[in-house]
Amino acid sequence: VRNIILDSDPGHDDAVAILLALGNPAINLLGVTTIGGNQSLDKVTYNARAVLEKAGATDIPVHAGCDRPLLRPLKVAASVHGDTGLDGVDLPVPTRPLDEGHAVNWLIDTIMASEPKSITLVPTGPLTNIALAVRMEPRIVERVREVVLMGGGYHVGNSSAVAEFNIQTDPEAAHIVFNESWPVTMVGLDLTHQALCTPEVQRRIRAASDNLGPFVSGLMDFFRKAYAANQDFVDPPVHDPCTVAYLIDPNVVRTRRCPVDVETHDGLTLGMTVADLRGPEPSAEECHTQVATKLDFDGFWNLVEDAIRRIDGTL
Ligand SMILES: Nc1ccc([C@@H]2N[C@H](CO)[C@@H](O)[C@H]2O)cc1
Ligand SMILES: [Ca+2]
Repeated sequence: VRNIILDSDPGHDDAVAILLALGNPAINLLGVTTIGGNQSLDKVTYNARAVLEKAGATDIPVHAGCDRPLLRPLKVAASVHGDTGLDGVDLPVPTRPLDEGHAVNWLIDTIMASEPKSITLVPTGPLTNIALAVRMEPRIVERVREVVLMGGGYHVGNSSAVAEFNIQTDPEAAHIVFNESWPVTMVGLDLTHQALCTPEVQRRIRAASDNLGPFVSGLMDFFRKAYAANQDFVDPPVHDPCTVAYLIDPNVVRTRRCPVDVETHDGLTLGMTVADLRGPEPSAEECHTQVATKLDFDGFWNLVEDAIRRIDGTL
């Protein structure tokens, strides 16, 4: 079983990542930490708690993290996630109080108290919390098993022609995370734009159960409209759960090892993740970063449907 911490900014696809983590027996979700990104910190933190409530997972701790990037102002993605950050569904009122203490302190304490290499970090939002944790306690770098993050892209951008939202929101934090020695798997837009929620997929998800099936379908209805209006997609790409799917079954996501670094200079390429795909693929000893390239579409959506059924008891 893979112990993970989800650092997220729910967000429609972050919500699906939380459900996939809850519903698959290969994953043990130790906790959720939140970061300002898709919407303000308060909104994404409420959303994380509400999604866990909806899934009956009130045993999972939620700690709020940073409300803005290290240096830059926060620009939320309200056009895609709506004013609440999770528009399109009715959310249950969370019964579990927000857990005390800053997410960065909880991340450090949890990692330092764990067996070495027993925890995997899964960031699906801007990387501010992770960067601060590394600067406060550098020893987490060798203690964490690996970092599998949704962000970046080697040939694709969304917040600009060449940059992805999570990275471009806090490029300095991303630069820190990519340049520490821990293993980093970048699940970027090249991969996640393959994870489209087609009408056929949405029908399967909706029919999977009576609680989460319609809930996720409602999220996808909003996401589809927002993506069609703002990014000219026919079907919305569901980015964040691709990280969890890779941890459940590495065969669902093909990867290529290569050097990756982040552009932090202002201008045309700010926030770009530059992957050097030239030449032969380096070994893990030579290179600590890899990028996700090819998704097994059916395998991915089968995992999502399976998780929904398992949580709602309709497997
Ligand atoms: N247009 C848009 C902006 C931000 C996101 C969020 N950022 C990442 C994709 O860029 C995902 O983590 C998702 O939650 C998705 C779409
Ligand atoms: Ca996200």
